Amino acid sequence: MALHRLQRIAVAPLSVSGGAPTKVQREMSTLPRVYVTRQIPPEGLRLLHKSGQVQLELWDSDDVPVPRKELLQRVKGVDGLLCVLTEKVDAELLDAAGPNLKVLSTMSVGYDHLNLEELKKRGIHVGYTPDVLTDAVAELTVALLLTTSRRLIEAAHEAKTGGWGTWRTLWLCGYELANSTVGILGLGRIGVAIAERLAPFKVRKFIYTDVAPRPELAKAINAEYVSMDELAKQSDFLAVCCALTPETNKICDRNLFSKMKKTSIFINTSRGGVVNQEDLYEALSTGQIAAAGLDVTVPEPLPTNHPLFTLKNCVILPHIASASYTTRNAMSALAANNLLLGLRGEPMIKGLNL
Ligand SMILES: O=CC(=O)O
Repeated sequence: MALHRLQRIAVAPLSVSGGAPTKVQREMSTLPRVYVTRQIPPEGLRLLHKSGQVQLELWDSDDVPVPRKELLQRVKGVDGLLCVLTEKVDAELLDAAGPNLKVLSTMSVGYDHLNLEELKKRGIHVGYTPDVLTDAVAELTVALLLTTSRRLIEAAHEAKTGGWGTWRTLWLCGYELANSTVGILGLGRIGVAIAERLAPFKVRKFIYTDVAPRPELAKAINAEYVSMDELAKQSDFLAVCCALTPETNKICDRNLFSKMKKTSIFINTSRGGVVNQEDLYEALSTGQIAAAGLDVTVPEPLPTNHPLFTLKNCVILPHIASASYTTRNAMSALAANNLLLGLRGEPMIKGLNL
């Protein structure tokens, strides 16, 4: 178990002699209290420090998330909370924090870990970190798509372990993007950024589905709006880019996979919850679809004995889509700025309209 990971920052040392508090201590004690649930990248921490605006408490680890029990203790009476996607922000946590809590800032674009209804009920302002991660996520999605469709993990393994015999005509063949149809499930900024990167690979056609057509976004990539059925039927590559909501929960299921081509590739860099993993396993193991690349699963981490790990045609990454130094620092800075603005009662740079 980790050492004691709570670090207090910017709190004036308490007088050990029991004397009257110093001026600094009096000032510090009137500053809003903020709890940060993770050792976030340095940009964000620097901004919080530098602001002189908050009393900061930090779960000083990136390797081990703050245990729930500890979190429930630490949030008591805080004015602001900065969290990451591993923290479930629900009624229990908000009750534990109490009525002082005015601002919640999550260092993530996804917010399915937040109970928005409970946050709204309590009048808590919520910030998140879209846009700054779009490029990194799109890049990783393209990397995962190519890794999966051209069987790079299998190929590298064969090369390293002696499977590489003579050059063979059909050995390790995969599927190419040229002349393909790429389908996007949930067209937003990230879907557009993925399509922009894939277009130079000579994709023939982009199609997408969403709750309604999104003509402005679609125009940028010349994408055609189709039904979910058509998306499944036509896509050679299907990239899932939608948010996880009650409506999209397990939306990629047996029904969808059964309509896809046997040669098609399924890629998910959104949230594991949008996929019915048992159905995906069946589709992959019976050859209903050719392969899948997943950056997200349920649960995370996916246990190493999970059946999906036994499949050669399934590439699984540990939720790293936004993991570039630049992007993670930008996310931490945006999360810090959202928090500081919210605490000052000013509009956040990226706030959710609850
Ligand atoms: O998955 C990552 C995020 O939501 O930022």
